[in-house]
Amino acid sequence: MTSIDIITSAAVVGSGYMGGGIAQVLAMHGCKVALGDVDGETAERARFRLVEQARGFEARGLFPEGASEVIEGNFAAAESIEEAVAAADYIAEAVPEEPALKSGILRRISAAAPPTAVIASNTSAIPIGELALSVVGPERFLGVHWMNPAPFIPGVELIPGPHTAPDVVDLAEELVRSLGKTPARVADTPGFVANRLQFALYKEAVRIVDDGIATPEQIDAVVSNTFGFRLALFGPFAIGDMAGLDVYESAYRTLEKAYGDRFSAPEALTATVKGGNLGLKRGHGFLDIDTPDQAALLAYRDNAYARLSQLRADLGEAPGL
Ligand SMILES: NC(=O)C1=CN([C@@H]2O[C@H](COP(=O)(O)OP(=O)(O)OC[C@H]3O[C@@H](n4cnc5c(N)ncnc54)[C@H](O)[C@@H]3O)[C@@H](O)[C@H]2O)C=CC1
Ligand SMILES: O=C(O)[C@@H](O)C(=O)[C@H](O)[C@@H](O)CO
Repeated sequence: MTSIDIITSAAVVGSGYMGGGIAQVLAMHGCKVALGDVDGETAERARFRLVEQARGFEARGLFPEGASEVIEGNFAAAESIEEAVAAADYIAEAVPEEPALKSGILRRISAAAPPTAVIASNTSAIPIGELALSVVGPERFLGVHWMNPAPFIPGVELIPGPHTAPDVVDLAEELVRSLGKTPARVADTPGFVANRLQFALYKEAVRIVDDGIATPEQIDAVVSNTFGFRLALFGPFAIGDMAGLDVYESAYRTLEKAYGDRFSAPEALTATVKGGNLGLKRGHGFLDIDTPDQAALLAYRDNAYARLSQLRADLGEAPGL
């Protein structure tokens, strides 16, 4: 099903870094997109910038041929937020991550939008239930958390709030999939899943710098060439099940001795290992990987890692890093 079978007109409020990318993806897939921002002049500047950027992406083969023309034809800069959302079926809110600002903008959006319009916040971490307090018709409001940069990162978190209607989540999921993205439904907790994990890692990385153990450059090199490399293809539980959970538990014992409770082994891990379940090694792990599939999974893994290494070699070093 194409995007325009699901929604025909959209609005993006906050046409900056994320909102701009979301708008490009919606427009590229055939949706009419009204760009809203602080005022009409800012929205028009955003429209111009985003069309020019799309032309560059197309010229570099990052957008399909003809995409920038489709985007230009589907974009309109609105004079106000109210004008942007007035005829929208789907509204993406992407103003700065300031709770009070978001609440005020969501109040304006939901007061001016058609009563059946779906309203989606791109918040990075604010609970949807908190933002929903400002939304007229919270049953049509949810979090749809795109990742930076929106046109090129496949994963999008879908976060229903306490009042979000199930069919609204279904529609958002169908829309995100029709846009070529990979939706994941997650619970409405601060930071959801992506940022709770991402920011836990980041805080530990800063701590390693503060402790004088490694520089930011060294940490980036280690992460991007070791477990970060693997995470491009597999999640942490698949990686752990392939590695052997007994190894994980042993490592946690060493880390706990050095760093205390914050590195104690998770109880669920200890229980799994105690039960003789080590992942692919023996029994099962956190994932139910079918035994017949294990050899095929490992063959896929090794091929994928080898191909990813080749891709990285072809891409060369990131300039400036
Ligand atoms: N930058 C990132 O890496 C990511 C950001 N996010 C989230 O997306 C949202 C937007 O972030 P960015 O795009 O980075 O911000 P940004 O600063 O690039 O864009 C914000 C846009 O909102 C507009 N704006 C500000 N006040 C406004 C108002 N009163 N009325 C209408 N428009 C207003 C600004 O003019 C700007 O165009 C935030 O909630 C952020 O946490 C989510 C994923 C990644
Ligand atoms: O990394 C991303 O794109 C998202 O998880 C985010 O929400 C950003 O990290 C944002 O929180 C800060 O850039």
